Amino acid sequence: MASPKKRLQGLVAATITPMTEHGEINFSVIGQYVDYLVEKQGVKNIFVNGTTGEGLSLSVSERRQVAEAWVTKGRNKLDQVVIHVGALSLKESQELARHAAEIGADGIAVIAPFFLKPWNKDVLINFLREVAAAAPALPFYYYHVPALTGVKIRAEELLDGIQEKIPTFQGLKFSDTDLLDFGQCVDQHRQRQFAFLFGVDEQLLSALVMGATGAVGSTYNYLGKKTNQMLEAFERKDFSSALNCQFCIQRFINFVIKLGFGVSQTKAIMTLVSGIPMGPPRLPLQKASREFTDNVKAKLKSLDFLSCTD
Ligand SMILES: CC(=O)N[C@H](C=O)[C@@H](O)[C@H](O)[C@H](O)CO
Ligand SMILES: CC(=O)C(=O)O
Repeated sequence: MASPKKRLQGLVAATITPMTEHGEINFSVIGQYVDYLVEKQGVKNIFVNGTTGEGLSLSVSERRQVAEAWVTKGRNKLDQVVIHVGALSLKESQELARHAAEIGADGIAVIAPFFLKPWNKDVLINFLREVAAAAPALPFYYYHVPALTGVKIRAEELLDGIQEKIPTFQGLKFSDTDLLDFGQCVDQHRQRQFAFLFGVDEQLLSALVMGATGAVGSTYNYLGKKTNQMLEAFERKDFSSALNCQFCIQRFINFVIKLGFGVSQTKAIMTLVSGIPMGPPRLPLQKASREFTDNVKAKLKSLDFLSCTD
């Protein structure tokens, strides 16, 4: 059984993997990065080696080293460190799951294999179960991201009876805009202590209404503080302030989406906002353009984003 650790809640930053200009992992800034999240953004949970961390573009050895660096640097500072261990090879995924347990991570997450795909719920569960079983003491999260994996099995369907198959199942990271599916996941499992983590940052407020218990996202690296204000307003039922916060966040995200937004751009924005060099992404991604960075710089200034207080 998974340890009855306190439920993962609140904001979870999907960490970027910092790289040098030569494309190697820049471990030297991870300590600073932890401090920045905790002190400047009020974010105390992280999700490592996911989409934003270019987890699937790293070698297994790199993934192990990155996981270890975050766990080590986060010790006594972060609440929870969840490691994404999904891979196309079940063996690799199991190796990473075992490794996450060895280094003392707080949980593991897995996406659906996306090249040779599971064609129905039972097959996907079989794969997830084998990974989860490699780390029987760690909470297990399913990372639902159909737009990227191409695996469209609805989360609601997947969750039906999942705890009988995967006893360590502890929650869902839901990166999709289908709020019917998300709402039904919450509705059908309310009595269980699952974490329902929403992954579309620009729509988080709607998911909170639908019962989200937390959120995992790329923008919490630099909009954590603002998003925490929204969570607090929601908590005290001040919905008009919460909406103001969400709109403020949407204005920024909408702006960058129109310029072309992805992991490369996240790296550039985080470098700008935090002052910590995130470096370029790894191929097949390409570095964000100078024009993008200049535009974002101007926008941040005009939104007065970092000091936006409503
Ligand atoms: C596909 C993807 O990377 N989604 C991220 C996490 O789930 C989000 O944090 C988005 O980056 C964010 O919602 C902006 O669209
Ligand atoms: C956003 C997110 O959760 C990820 O980067 O995996």
